[in-house]
Amino acid sequence: MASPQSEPRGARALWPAPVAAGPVDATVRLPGSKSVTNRALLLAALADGPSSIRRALRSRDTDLMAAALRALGAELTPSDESASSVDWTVRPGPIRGGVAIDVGLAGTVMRFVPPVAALADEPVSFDGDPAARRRPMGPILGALRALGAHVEGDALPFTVRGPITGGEVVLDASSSSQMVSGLLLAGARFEKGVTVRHSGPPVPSMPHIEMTVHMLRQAGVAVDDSEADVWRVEPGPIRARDLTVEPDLSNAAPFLAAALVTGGTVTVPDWPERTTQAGDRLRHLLAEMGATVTRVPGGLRVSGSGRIAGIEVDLHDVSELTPTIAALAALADGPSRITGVAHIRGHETDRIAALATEINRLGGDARETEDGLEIHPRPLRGGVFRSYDDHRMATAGAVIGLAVPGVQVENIATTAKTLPEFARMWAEMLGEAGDDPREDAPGGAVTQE
Ligand SMILES: O=C(O)C1=C[C@@H](OP(=O)(O)O)[C@@H](O)[C@H](O)C1
Ligand SMILES: C=C(OP(=O)(O)O)C(=O)O
Repeated sequence: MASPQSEPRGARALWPAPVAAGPVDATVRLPGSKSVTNRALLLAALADGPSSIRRALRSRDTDLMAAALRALGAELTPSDESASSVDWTVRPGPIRGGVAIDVGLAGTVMRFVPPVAALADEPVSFDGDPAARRRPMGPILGALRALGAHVEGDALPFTVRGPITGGEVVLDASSSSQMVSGLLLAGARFEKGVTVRHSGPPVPSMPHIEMTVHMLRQAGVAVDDSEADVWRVEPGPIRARDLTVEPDLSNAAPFLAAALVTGGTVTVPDWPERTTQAGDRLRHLLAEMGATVTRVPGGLRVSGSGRIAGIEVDLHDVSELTPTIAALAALADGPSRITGVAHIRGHETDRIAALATEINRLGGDARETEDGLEIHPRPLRGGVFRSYDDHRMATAGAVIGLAVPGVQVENIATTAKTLPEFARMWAEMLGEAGDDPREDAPGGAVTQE
């Protein structure tokens, strides 16, 4: 993976977004969830024995997590591996410091790994991409300090040194649910466990905290979440596991959106019956925007009618879906209003500003509000769609490009953050690169129907 200081060659390259020649009709098999993979790797590195993590996502964010855990003393061995999927065996080791960790632009690495580093006696230094230095870190670093760790810095770059004792802490997690998840994930290994109390405006992305609690319980950790905005993790062992990672439902978003934009059909196999993934909300969101959404044996099928309805929606809980929903809104036949996502100004980029700027650059009418966007559909024209090194901005540009000739997405390679095979899979969905013979391959695969 590229180091943050050296930008990959061709990073500013423009990718001509393919226009759909007709309705898409494809089955899109997505690699594993970023959020599940990075939690599973971290819990395995802290567990009481070796774990197997199957069908884990292989991407920049998960490679960074794997590298961080190795640096801290765990042994991670890949077995079966394809471009975007891997089976890991993880053997925990004593957590050691004296190392430097690159978080890239990964929220899950910058917020989940420092509490693990606080178990080490030697200092661990953290840094990342230039854009990562702008992402909020203060609340979790303050919490680590209050729980006994030595922390220098309030944002990237910073240094953490243990040993941490744990106990009770109050923090404001309104800038990111990851502030809470990070403390809970390592909390069972703190001498006193951890009680996290949130105080401030509502915590966003709650399904992601539910995912954390669910995965901790699956690993035998006692978690009490019975009181709103308070989470208690008892100290104790984290059980080693054999776990298969669900497909990434947030990465399904642009592919399913293509069904709406083209009036076609996209099926995603292995859509879980029950899940804590935020992307599961797509079933309702896309239906509200005019799609027919059906569960088919083992999967989810979304069909578009050729028209997209505008939407009024609060995306506070599922904010990572905002770029795709905004792209659809720009192509809809009525106005849309997205609310509840003020905190995505602190995601990979200020997503509210970026979406408004890029939609308007193509001739659209998108207005920033304090906590979201108002989008009035207008005929769009081709032009450059800047991605700001943000994978979901890049895929939003691809969605618009399906219907608008001449859209050029800057740095499509940034999709490697969570889906390195995006451009190939997109072309295959559109029938541009032929059928993929590896339908059963563990990574991303697309079959034309
Ligand atoms: O815990 C996680 O895996 C995530 C939590 C959310 O972060 P925020 O709470 O900062 O939105 C989400 O947007 C991000 O993509 C992944
Ligand atoms: C917000 C996101 O990522 P991160 O895990 O870096 O916060 C995202 O993937 O949309």
